Amino acid sequence: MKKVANQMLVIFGASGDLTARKLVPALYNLYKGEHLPENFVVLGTSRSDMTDEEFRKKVVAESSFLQSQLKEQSEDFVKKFTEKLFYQDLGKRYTDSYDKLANRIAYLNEEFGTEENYIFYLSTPPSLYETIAKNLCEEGLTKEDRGWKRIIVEKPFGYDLASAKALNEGLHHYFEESQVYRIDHYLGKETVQNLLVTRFSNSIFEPLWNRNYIHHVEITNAETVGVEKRGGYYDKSGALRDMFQSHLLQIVSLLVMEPPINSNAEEIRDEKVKALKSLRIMKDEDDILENTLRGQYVESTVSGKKVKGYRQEDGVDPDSTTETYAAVRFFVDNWRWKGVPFYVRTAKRMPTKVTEAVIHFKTPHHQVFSSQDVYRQDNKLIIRIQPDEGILIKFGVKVPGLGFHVEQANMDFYYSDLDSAQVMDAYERLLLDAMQGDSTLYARADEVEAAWEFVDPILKCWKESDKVTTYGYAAGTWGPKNSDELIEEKFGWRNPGDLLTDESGFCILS
Ligand SMILES: NC(=O)C1=CN([C@@H]2O[C@H](COP(=O)(O)OP(=O)(O)OC[C@H]3O[C@@H](n4cnc5c(N)ncnc54)[C@H](OP(=O)(O)O)[C@@H]3O)[C@@H](O)[C@H]2O)C=CC1
Ligand SMILES: O=C1O[C@H](COP(=O)(O)O)[C@@H](O)[C@H](O)[C@H]1O
Repeated sequence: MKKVANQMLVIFGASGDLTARKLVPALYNLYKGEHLPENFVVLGTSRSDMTDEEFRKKVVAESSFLQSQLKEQSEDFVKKFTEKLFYQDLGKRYTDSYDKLANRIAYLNEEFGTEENYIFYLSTPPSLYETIAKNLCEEGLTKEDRGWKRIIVEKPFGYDLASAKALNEGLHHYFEESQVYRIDHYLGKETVQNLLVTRFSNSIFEPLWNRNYIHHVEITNAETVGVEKRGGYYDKSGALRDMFQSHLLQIVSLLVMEPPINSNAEEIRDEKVKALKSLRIMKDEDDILENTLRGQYVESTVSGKKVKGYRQEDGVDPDSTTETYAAVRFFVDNWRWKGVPFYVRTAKRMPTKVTEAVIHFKTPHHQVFSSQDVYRQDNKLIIRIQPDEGILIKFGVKVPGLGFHVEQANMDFYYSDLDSAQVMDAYERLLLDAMQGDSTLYARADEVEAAWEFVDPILKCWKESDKVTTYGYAAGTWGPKNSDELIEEKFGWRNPGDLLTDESGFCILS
């Protein structure tokens, strides 16, 4: 493992949800795993007025994980960690002078020996990102003459292509691209990274990874939760911006990309950009109507409990047409993928939480065993991103007995079966990478723009066309009734929960 230099992490928006629920617990785990450098300080900042001690108490109180650690580890251990946390208020606005903040950074740097190595983590509303970068620059906090300076930017990175470009341009006034780390927490997931390893370290998969052998690719991201406390944000965003443009297109790029020449950040990201640029952009309304579907959950009863409809959620416009379900069919215009349809869907309030990518292989050219239900028998490689992280291969086997009846069996790998399986939380991994200056798992400017370029026409059409419908679906179901119309009829979407009862390998033979 690379050595982690002494440094300070300055979090903007430190009084918010993400800091308490994700960032501080991730830092705690890094501390527990002895990954933090000897001299390390976290300085939280936001408009709220708090002392260091109040900030420490707040983040512990708001993190159920840290609460559990108080019992599991000991109060002393948790206290030792929280002693690394400090807080400085920014005054009334993020646009005010940063004198006080700069002085505090200088003081902590001197006191704790962080060698002027600073990471600025922007966890505020995105409208403030550029202002914060500007203020940091004006205070001389972006100069790398003594110690390095990095900036981590939270999602959403832009609202559309134009705003993403403007934000990139804005940040580049104050930071070099090599200093900017655009976070996408899906890239921090072990199984998302494993997509690269599965493809490029196995000679059994890569030769088949193309239009000659793959019939179609399906990606599902389903959540059981609704919009929770983020109705205000979500209603302006919707599923396509919230999940598809970022996390799901990242997964697509890893599935589609050509082999990089090595595992360096720039080599991998160059290939991902090429992959994203090869997605066929939908040009007109007809194309978009035919290849996309949007839905919104409505009130229902799930496991005996009444669940609100989206329009009844706090912060949501009661007449909102914002989608909580988005499905897109598209093609990739390059040598490898020509003609292979990709089906990607994401939704809230589904029957189960699952993210998986399914590679459906073609039916053998010649059917020797005539009785098989050929479509259900096609080989599938199922990459379970979460939960039950692992890989499942479905292949045909002879049913014992007379004749040649074929059924599907499973070859199943679970990460949890590995002795060394200690799956790091995504934020933990990504924070550690940024601390080490490794940007492989962060999105580059051109990567984010290429993703927006694909999504932009869909968003525009969804907003402007009076032919676009938002279909309702009962909370706790697999989406609008017509969602199977998007995917080739004989296949339908693979709804993982259902498969447990009707397609679980040998079980259904009895
Ligand atoms: N929470 C999550 O699970 C996820 C969050 N994100 C992103 O992380 C960032 C932070 O999210 P989250 O912590 O949930 O947000 P919160 O609303 O909980 O916190 C926002 C923070 O920004 C500060 N802030 C400054 N100016 C404003 C303003 N004008 N309006 C509102 N808040 C302001 C707030 O503190 P103060 O008022 O004291 O200045 C607060 O510390 C956002 O960009 C979000 O999209 C991304 C993925 C998941
Ligand atoms: O970025 C986001 O991701 C979460 C889902 O993350 P996961 O790691 O639990 O799959 C989603 O709920 C949220 O709306 C979105 O902003």
